[in-house]
Parts: sequence; C-alpha cells; structure tokens
Amino acid sequence: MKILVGLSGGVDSSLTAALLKDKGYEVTGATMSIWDPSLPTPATPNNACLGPEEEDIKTASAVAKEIGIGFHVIDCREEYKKIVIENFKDEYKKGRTPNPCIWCNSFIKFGALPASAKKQGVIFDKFATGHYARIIFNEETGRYQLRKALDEAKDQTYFLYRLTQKQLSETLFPLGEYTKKQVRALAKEKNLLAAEKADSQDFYCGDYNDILQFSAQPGSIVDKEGNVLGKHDGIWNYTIGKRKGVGISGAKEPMYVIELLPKQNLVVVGTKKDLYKDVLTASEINWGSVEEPKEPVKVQAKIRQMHTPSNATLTPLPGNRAEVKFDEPQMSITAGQSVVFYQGDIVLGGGIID
Ligand SMILES: Nc1ncnc2c1ncn2[C@@H]1O[C@H](COP(=O)(O)OP(=O)(O)OP(=O)(O)O)[C@@H](O)[C@H]1O
Repeated sequence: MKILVGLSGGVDSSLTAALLKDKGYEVTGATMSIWDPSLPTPATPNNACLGPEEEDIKTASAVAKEIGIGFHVIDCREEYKKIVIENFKDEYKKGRTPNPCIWCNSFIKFGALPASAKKQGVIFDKFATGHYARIIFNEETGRYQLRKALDEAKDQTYFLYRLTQKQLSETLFPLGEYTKKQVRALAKEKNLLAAEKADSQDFYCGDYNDILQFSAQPGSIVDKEGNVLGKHDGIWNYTIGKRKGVGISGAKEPMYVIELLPKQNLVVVGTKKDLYKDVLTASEINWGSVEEPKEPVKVQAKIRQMHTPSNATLTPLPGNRAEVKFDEPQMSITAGQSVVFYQGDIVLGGGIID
C-alpha cells in the first residue's frame, strides 16, 4: 500500500511517517503551504499553524530525508485563502467566533492537500496524519466511525468531526492508539530530528486583526438593560466570555461579554451568571459515525476544544439542524464555534453553533 503522510516537520507527523515506513508501506511526505507572505509577520512567531513557513518546510524536508521517503510541497494558499480565511472574516464580521482549524481540516488538509498531490502525479492509496484520533469501520452499519484517541488529553476529534465518510475511508491516524508520552519516547528512540519539537499551539500567533483587516467600526458596550457602559472599535474584537479588556470601570462585579449584536453594533456585558445557558441550536450538521437520528438521542456534547463533553439531549431539526439541551447549564456557549456530539468515545457528528 502507498501512503501519503501530511508532514508538518513536528514530532507527531514525523513519527507517523516513520511508523508506517517501518511497517513496510511505501510512504511519501507532503507539506501544505498556506502562508500568505503579504500578511505581516507575527511579532513572536511560535508553532502556530498559520505563519511564515519556510523553516517548517525545511524541517519537513529534512525529516523526509532522514526517514528515507519522498517529499513534496503542495501549494494550498489559494484554497486556504478562499475557504478558511474568507470564512474566518465573514464569521467575525457577523459577531461570531469561528474555528478555522475545523474548516482547514475539512477542506484543505484532508481536501486540497491530497487532491492537489494526486493531480501532481503523486500516487497513494491512503492519506495519513499525526492527529490523535481513531477510525474504525463498523461492519454492521457499513460506516466509518471517528473515535476519540486513547490518550483523551490529546484527543483531536473535536477538530475532525466534519470529515466525510469518503475522507474517513481514505485516512489513517496511526497515533490514535498512542499517548503523547509514548510518541515522544518513540521519536527519541528513533533519533528523529523533531523528537523534542514543541507541539503546535494556536491557529495563528499574531493579532487576529492582521488577518481581518477591517476598518474600525466604533459602537457601544451596553448592559442587559441597554445602559451604555463604554465604547468599542469593532465587535470582532470581542468573544463571548471575554473579561479582560472589556474596559468597564467601577462595576460592582466582574463583567463578561455575554452577547454580540452585529446589526446594532453592540457588545453586551453581564455577570458570570449570565454566561450560563442550557440550550443551543446548531446548523450545518455533519453526521459521521451514524445516520441522522429520527428521534431525540442522549449524547455528550462538547462546545469547544477545552470543554469536557457534557450530558445533553439532542433533537434533530429540519434543514440539517439540531437542538442540544444540556442536563446542566454550560458556560460561554459561543456562536460560530462547533458543537460535537459523542456517545462514549464515538463521534456521532457535530455542527456550527447558531
Ligand atoms: N503544513 C502541514 N502540511 C501537511 N500536514 C500538516 C501540516 N500541518 C499539520 N499537518 C498534519 O496535521 C497533523 C495535526 O496537526 P496539528 O498542527 O494539529 O498537530 P501537531 O500535534 O503539532 O502535529 P505535528 O507534531 O506533526 O506538527 C500533523 O500531525 C500533520 O500530519
């Protein structure tokens, strides 16, 4: 079997390629290029996905050489700009908080990258990455199930729930059964160049305004009753739950952003208690491991990567939408973020919070 590995130059994808090569597969590495050099260079470049990439490409190429596999750089800049960056800007403009990694995985990493590699004549049967997740084919339902990684602390299924059945059928996640500790130890044992490299952190380490490039749109910061408490320069600078920089002096209790109203150009603030809600609706649901249920189902729903999936009842709604009613109120349910539905370690699907 021939396997294309998405190679970032980091420890996870390096070990992925090395493990597959050791198993006797014919492995090729490919790095996607996504950085637009016309963007300002972040002041403190770190291991973010989006940023100047020359060094990473050099490392990935050196890793491929070290392991003894072929290597390609695949130009995905156009697609990334058109899909991920456009969605990012549109959502912020609407007072929502998008998750670009989810769009990148769905359309670029598991979309444009393998598709363009194929177009360039790279031959492969499967595409592999160093994500912490598992894929299991369910003989009974005939569907590929996305499942949490065995190392729950590293599990990345939240970012992968939009992968289609076709994408899952063509993908391998060889690290899904390993802990990060084991991965580091194995990479060290194999003397891999990237063994000590830090994990990637954010999507972008600079100021998001470098990407958004919106002109200032001054408006008011108000409380729930509509009393004006302060001013803002654009609602895209705020996220639900944000406390720092809200700039309300003299408030009796700490104030948090509880709502963004794009039509009125208002940032609404309230107390911590106001951040708790027990129901959300979501759109653009992608059902993965199961078909869309006909009846309400019990799930554990996760509303951001750092949220512990919480018990909820999911009710399917017409038009590829769903309502999620949590057993207990949850803090900072944020429009534009994804909600992912789990039953134990199985990812049923997910959607974008309205
Ligand atoms: N620029 C890239 N080109 C190709 N594949 C990539 C690129 N960036 C990430 N990937 C793939 O996506 C996987 C997950 O990336 P992510 O940035 O979430 O994680 P990471 O844990 O830092 O991975 P790594 O240690 O391999 O850099 C990587 O293991 C790799 O297979």
